Amino acid sequence: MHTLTLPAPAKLNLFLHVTGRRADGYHQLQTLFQFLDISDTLHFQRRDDGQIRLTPELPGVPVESNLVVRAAHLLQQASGTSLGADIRLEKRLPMGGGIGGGSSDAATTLLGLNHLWKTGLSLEQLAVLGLQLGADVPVFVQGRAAWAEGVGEQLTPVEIDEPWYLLVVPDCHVSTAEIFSDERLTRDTSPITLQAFREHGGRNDCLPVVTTRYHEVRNTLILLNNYCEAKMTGTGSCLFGAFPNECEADKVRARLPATLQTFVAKGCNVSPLHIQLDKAAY
Ligand SMILES: C[C@@](CO)(OP(=O)(O)O)[C@H](O)COP(=O)(O)OP(=O)(O)OC[C@H]1O[C@@H](n2ccc(N)nc2=O)[C@H](O)[C@@H]1O
Ligand SMILES: Nc1ncnc2c1ncn2[C@@H]1O[C@H](COP(=O)(O)OP(=O)(O)O)[C@@H](O)[C@H]1O
Repeated sequence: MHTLTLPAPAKLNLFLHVTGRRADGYHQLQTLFQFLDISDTLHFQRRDDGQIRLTPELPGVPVESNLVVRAAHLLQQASGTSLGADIRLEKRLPMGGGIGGGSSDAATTLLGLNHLWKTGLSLEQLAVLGLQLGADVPVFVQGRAAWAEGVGEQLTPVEIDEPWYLLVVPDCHVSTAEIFSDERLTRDTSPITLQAFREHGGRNDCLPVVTTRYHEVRNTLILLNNYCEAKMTGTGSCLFGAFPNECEADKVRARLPATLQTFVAKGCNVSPLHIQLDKAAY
């Protein structure tokens, strides 16, 4: 087996509280991650000469900084393998939208190449490697909807409802670093429990800063709130609402301006990546 095709699914942060700031400037968070059944797709082909080649180049992201290439090099170093890969990335998820496409591409690369190269690292070892690439990579490696603390790496798997979501992509790119460095960000939300979230819900502490800085997000939030309780994922820009079935989500989607990029997707407690990998194992 020398080739493998795998999805890199999106995620939502169903809420996001900023509970503190570490000495190194990173923020302590509480969040609930759930996967979506919309994905990028990665095609891997084994190479025997150790080279990592990625196509196509993403706009604004040089190949060597692409998280796919960085993940592949990290696994080569950690495992000592002499193998390489040709990788083709079919990008479908909007970048910088808070749905974790880059982190998910990195996780899919770690798991995909671990399988193709037979490097035998455990999910735990791959999650530790992934954390070097981004705070969101471990949840994509573990592949279970999770309650997360720390910077997002302390994960507790959860079983939650799996509604349909309407995802709306405002026409702007939000920088995570910019939002976390804004002095107006609330950084002292008291920690809550999963039970408290189930009973009372939670909010996104980044939302006020993002809507102040980006009128596109503010306007899209006002629009979507006409039809559902609109929320923001991560540090934005994507907004979403939950619906009991696909049809209800489609109805609202049909009412939104055709100029807005939208997705209707199912919430998943098990990552589509892990479902696909389990099939590949047989
Ligand atoms: C906040 C979340 C929630 O899922 O948002 P999104 O990026 O998905 O919107 C993530 O944890 C983001 O993770 P990720 O996108 O991997 O962030 P990183 O690349 O690690 O960090 C980008 C920058 O944001 C700041 N940062 C990030 C995470 C964090 N907990 N505290 C921070 O202060 C740091 O300045 C860091 O240099
Ligand atoms: N494979 C990749 N896919 C998307 N973005 C990438 C990738 N590799 C590096 N990046 C960089 O990471 C940034 C954040 O990407 P992404 O994960 O899509 O957004 P977010 O962290 O907001 O969910 C991008 O703007 C881009 O500069």
